[in-house]
Amino acid sequence: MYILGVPRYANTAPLYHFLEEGDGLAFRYGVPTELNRWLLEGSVDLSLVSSYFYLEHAHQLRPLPDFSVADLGPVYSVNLFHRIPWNDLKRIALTTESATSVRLLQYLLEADGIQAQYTPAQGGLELLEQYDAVLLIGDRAITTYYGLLSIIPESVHQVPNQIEGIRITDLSMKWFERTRLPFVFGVWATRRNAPPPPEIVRRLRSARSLGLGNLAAVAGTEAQRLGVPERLMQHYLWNFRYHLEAPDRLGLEAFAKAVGLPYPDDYWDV
Ligand SMILES: C=C(O[C@@H]1C=C(C(=O)O)C=C[C@H]1O)C(=O)O
Repeated sequence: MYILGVPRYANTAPLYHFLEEGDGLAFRYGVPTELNRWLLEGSVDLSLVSSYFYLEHAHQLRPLPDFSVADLGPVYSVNLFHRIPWNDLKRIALTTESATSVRLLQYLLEADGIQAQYTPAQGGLELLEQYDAVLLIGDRAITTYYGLLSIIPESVHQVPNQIEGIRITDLSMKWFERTRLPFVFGVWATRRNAPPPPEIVRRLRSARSLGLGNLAAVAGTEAQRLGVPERLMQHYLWNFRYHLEAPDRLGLEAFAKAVGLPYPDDYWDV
């Protein structure tokens, strides 16, 4: 049985909603930090992994050439929630689900000359009683953001980034302002000694094509699962870049440079 590591996040649903288990393929669900570990250990065969984790372990891992969870500008689900201004942040609580976003946050703060203390913590906005800021990703970031919004605006230009004294800093938008590049949060990789079977890659591509072609159905399911409006979910999902195209690779290369790691530019030829 070939085991695929999948985060049960709405942002990845367009890739796996139409992917069927069976016929030699099974899913194992986890948050990105679990998937990263499982892939390296060998308890999943092909998985979405945090881009930072991949860059750190590029001598052991190799990605598919055309799969990513990336975006240009806002991502809406990698959010720093804080009451005091960005420049004054000192004590920050970090989601334990992410490898990439925590490193991105550290880079962005340091680039602005801000030295903060980071503490892994589980929870939501209640952490703001003890910390200056809390970093959330994935479904939790979306539902927390939605929980603060009293109305869903007609236009994205009206989505507030401060609500009832809580500021929402979208890390991907901050990255874009600094670099004008896309940001790659995740890639799909295998271990170097275990190339991806072409038939599995074919099934992944065909599921993605169905997912993106039927985004309303995917958004409907995910909106219901998370208890958010379909309109919000649909906008959230279409905004992602799922193909690791040339601009995304430039973004990944810039991220590697920003965090002092080599960019291997080395993908499976599949
Ligand atoms: C955009 C997101 O991307 C995820 C964030 C990751 C990380 O920070 O390590 C890893 C994989 C992505 O699926 C998100 O979860 O909101």
